[in-house]
Amino acid sequence: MNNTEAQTSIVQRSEFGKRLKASMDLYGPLCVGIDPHRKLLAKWGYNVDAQGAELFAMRMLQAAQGRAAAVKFQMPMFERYGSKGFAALERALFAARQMGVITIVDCLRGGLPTTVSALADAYLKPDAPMLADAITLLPYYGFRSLTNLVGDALENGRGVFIASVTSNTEGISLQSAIRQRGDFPGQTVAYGVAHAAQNFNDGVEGMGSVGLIIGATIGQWMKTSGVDPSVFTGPILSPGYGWQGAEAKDLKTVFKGTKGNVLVTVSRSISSKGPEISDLAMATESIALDVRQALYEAMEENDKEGVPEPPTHTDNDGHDPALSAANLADGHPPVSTPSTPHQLHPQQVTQHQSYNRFLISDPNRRSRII
Ligand SMILES: O=C(O)c1cc(=O)[nH]c(=O)n1[C@@H]1O[C@H](COP(=O)(O)O)[C@@H](O)[C@H]1O
Repeated sequence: MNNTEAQTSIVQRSEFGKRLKASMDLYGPLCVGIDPHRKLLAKWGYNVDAQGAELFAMRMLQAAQGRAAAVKFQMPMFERYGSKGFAALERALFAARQMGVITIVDCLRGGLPTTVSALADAYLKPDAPMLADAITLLPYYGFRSLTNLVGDALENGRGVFIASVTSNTEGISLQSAIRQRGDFPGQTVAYGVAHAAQNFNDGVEGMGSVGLIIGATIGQWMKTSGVDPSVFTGPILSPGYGWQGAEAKDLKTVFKGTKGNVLVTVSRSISSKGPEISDLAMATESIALDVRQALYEAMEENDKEGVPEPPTHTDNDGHDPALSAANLADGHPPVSTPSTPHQLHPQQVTQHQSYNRFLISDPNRRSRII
């Protein structure tokens, strides 16, 4: 662990994860994506401009409040309107804070450490103009380029989601590439990202605050990616359900054995039902139920089988990226893997049980989240 990580206390590192987990326990594992597509603005009868995007965002927020654990704003779809777009996003974030809704700004940014650190002033520090609970980041300048920014997020009780295995199939060609040098030689790019993110979550009781992005669409590539979501203890933001083609069965496959830390983000499958708030609310509730059930079954699946399957994939070089995840070149044990594979870490058991209890104790779940 480097200086920045060491300086950030466990309490600070826990804060965003705790808040998000509490919200997921209450409302289920759905994040409503607020993506003001131009086509949708026109369909909803709004002008295709910053004001239209803001009105769209406010409606989506109302539909999400009390029905989903969080919302995610698609920043480029505000940024396209310049300063007016930024102002619209600022107001929408302010409204979300007033409504007590957890916010993620999907800015998907990366860069050199000094440059990217400026994002903390924009989104993460208490007086940030676009204060959000978390932002999304790209690690392709190297994970260490993000370290100071992640430290800033944690010091301020905020979180980040770092792209690991994205929902577009093209992404896997880069993300499954084998690292030639640096921290995890011989491992996939996606694996290195997941491991580095997990370092920030180690030692945190419950769900950590440094999350990953893992697409729900990538079932067939999961082993190639070298990432095992079931041993990751931060939040996992998963796009791809619905509009991009992923279904409940994909959530069950990709997130088999996870312990209540997967947050499925859905945008167009909800917003396409607008503009009436009652229709948006109904779509949100119905999708919330479906993803909750699928993720519950994904957890159950692991209960039946005890452990994630041992990896079997071998790539063209005879290298087994998934297997090598358990034999790290840097000499560390695999991230948060229980010491005996058949036992869950006590904290994982607690997370699992609380999630389980909520689902089981509430047979009439639909009424619970209305
Ligand atoms: O960063 C993201 O949120 C993201 C990562 C990824 O791998 N795939 C992906 O679709 N997303 C975003 O997730 C949202 C998915 O929207 P829908 O496909 O409409 O549900 C969009 O805002 C995407 O930009």
